[in-house]
Amino acid sequence: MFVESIELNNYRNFDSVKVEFSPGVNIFFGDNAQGKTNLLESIYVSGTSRSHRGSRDKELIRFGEDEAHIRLFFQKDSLSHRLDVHLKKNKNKGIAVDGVPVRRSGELLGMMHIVFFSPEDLSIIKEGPAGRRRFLDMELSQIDKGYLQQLIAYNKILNERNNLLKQINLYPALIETLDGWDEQLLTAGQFLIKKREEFVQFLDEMMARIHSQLTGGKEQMKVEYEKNVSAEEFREQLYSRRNKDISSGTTTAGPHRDDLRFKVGGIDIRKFGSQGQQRTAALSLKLSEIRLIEQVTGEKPILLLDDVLSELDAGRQSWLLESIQDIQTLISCTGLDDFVNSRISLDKVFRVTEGRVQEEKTEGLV
Ligand SMILES: Nc1ncnc2c1ncn2[C@@H]1O[C@H](COP(=O)(O)OP(=O)(O)OP(=O)(O)O)[C@@H](O)[C@H]1O
Repeated sequence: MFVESIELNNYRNFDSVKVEFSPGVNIFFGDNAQGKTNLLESIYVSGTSRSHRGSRDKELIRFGEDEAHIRLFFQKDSLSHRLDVHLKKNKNKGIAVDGVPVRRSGELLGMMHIVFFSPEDLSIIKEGPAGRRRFLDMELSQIDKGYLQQLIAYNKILNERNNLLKQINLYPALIETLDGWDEQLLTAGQFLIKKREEFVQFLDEMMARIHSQLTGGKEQMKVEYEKNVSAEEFREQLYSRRNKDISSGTTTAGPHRDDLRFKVGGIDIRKFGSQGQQRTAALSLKLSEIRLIEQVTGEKPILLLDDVLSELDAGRQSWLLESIQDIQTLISCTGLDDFVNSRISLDKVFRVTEGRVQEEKTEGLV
């Protein structure tokens, strides 16, 4: 699959712009704060209905305007599709695929598969568990629609349960209503745990292979699902921790406290890995993400590399560029120096300046 073109109107710092992409490698270069990330973000928003930066819809609309439009054409199974996103300042966004409105934005997931790679992703191994859980959730949501539904349900029930726990402290009779919430939390939670278990097994196999190639066979990577509680023990844990949960006003057992453990040669590199090891592992994780999506969905995802090349040393850079030659890639960078010694072909090169995107001739550029 690949993105054919995008048109933006009043999106971030773009007034009106149209870009036609190559199905291969597309480079967007320019100084800082010109709109490169904004452009990649608009593609991510089209495919997932949300910003990779977690921005709210109204922040995506150009300052001083009330609405923004994105129109994107993508090709899947040799058929071209049109995706329209209409962002409104004070109302929910409207989305349509081939002119047919999509009622819930979750329905969009699975239509396009996108992997976004930004410099922050390079810290995923060393930082807190929330980022690793987000990775799990985003991945599983892209490849399994049922997962997203259960995830939304779980988070909603968890929120309600936590509110109720706090109220029980004030009105103890409310404890009678807790069983109902617990049963719902168990159903959704057990589903998430089982799906995560299966996914991490897949991820472990894929990442072991990619990481070994990336380190020339020097490092053996293992990914483990560090679950807070197993699906089988969730019920017992939820009930046995009830008093503790009531006094703290929060739910202490469940997949909302899960994590992923990354080991090299048996050592937990989240805590004991070198910076270089942690970054290489983050790179293997992203490359595994691409291949997992491909394996599970049969579709090659679109890769958005936002300013990430300058963060990698020459060896890792060329490894990354060479291993993504079969998929459509959109790369943002400040200059073209990083490509001088690389063997990849730059199919289209665009200069981004103050919200304008200008295609440049590729001959003689690098
Ligand atoms: N809603 C908005 N309306 C208008 N301009 C906006 C809006 N949101 C962000 N901007 C502007 O977009 C610019 C940032 O663009 P972007 O993040 O795409 O930069 P970039 O080209 O990727 O630069 P860098 O290399 O620094 O990452 C900033 O000047 C910012 O003020």
